[in-house]
Amino acid sequence: MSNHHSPVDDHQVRISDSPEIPPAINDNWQARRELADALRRLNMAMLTADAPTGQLRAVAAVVHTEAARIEANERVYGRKALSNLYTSRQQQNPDLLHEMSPASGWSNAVAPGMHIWREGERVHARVTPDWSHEGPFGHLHGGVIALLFDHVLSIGQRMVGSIGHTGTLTIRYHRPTPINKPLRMVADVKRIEGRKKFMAAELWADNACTASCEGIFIASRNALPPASPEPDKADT
Ligand SMILES: CCCCCCCCCCCCCCCC(=O)SCCNC(=O)CCNC(=O)[C@H](O)C(C)(C)COP(=O)(O)OP(=O)(O)OC[C@H]1O[C@@H](n2cnc3c(N)ncnc32)[C@H](O)[C@@H]1OP(=O)(O)O
Repeated sequence: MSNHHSPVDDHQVRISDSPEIPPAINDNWQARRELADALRRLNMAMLTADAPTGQLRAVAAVVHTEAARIEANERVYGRKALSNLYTSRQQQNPDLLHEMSPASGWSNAVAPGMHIWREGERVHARVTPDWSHEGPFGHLHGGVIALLFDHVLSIGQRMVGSIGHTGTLTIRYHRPTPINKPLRMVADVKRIEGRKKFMAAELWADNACTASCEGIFIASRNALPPASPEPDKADT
């Protein structure tokens, strides 16, 4: 059995207690969210517009030029490196997971813009996937559903201590999930056995549960015991 994982460094992962997305911590991160929104809009336009070939090539050239402008800055790869950079500059760290995650990142254009918050012993999430997430005609891709479940369950672990790796996800797709309308998710911890957390979640559209998921998450051998105090209060 391997023990190749570095000590769990999830102390900065917080679960919001508000259903509202918090404002960006500063103007730079606000601008990142705005750029991510613009990129999502561009992607949606490209996927849904019967645009002429020349127009598409012209826009691609402009986007490449603008990307090169941003690439010319100092590059920092990954949340950990970015966090270290802010720390070395004695700057405030944004909530990097929720800004950059591929599932919930407000500043990550590939993320469907999910928000997760805690109410009591459950975590809730809200997300509105769109045409860029289409699987079956007019419905949500099953792999995107798996991403949403993995993320909401991963964050939900924080209610009872550290975040562990996803070991197993078991998803039942009850009926097709619509796109372009707000979806709701709810997740909770069913039980803990040693390093394993058994979690469950549901995905709802209107009044129908379209998919449900059970997940087993394995804490690192170096993780804090599950009975550790309220994480967001103890660690932040
Ligand atoms: C994430 C980490 C922290 C980082 C904090 C950073 C910030 C937080 C960001 C969060 C952001 C979101 C993150 C999304 C969550 C991912 O997406 S994680 C990425 C997807 N998952 C992976 O890549 C995991 C790949 N697999 C592995 O690394 C290893 O197999 C595992 C799962 C860590 C287990 O390895 P291990 O610790 O050596 O486990 P091992 O000692 O063999 O077994 C321990 C127990 O677990 C059971 N078990 C082992 N594997 C499995 C399995 N796959 N299924 C069920 N049970 C299993 C064993 O049977 C055993 O049970 P008991 O005998 O104790 O009853």
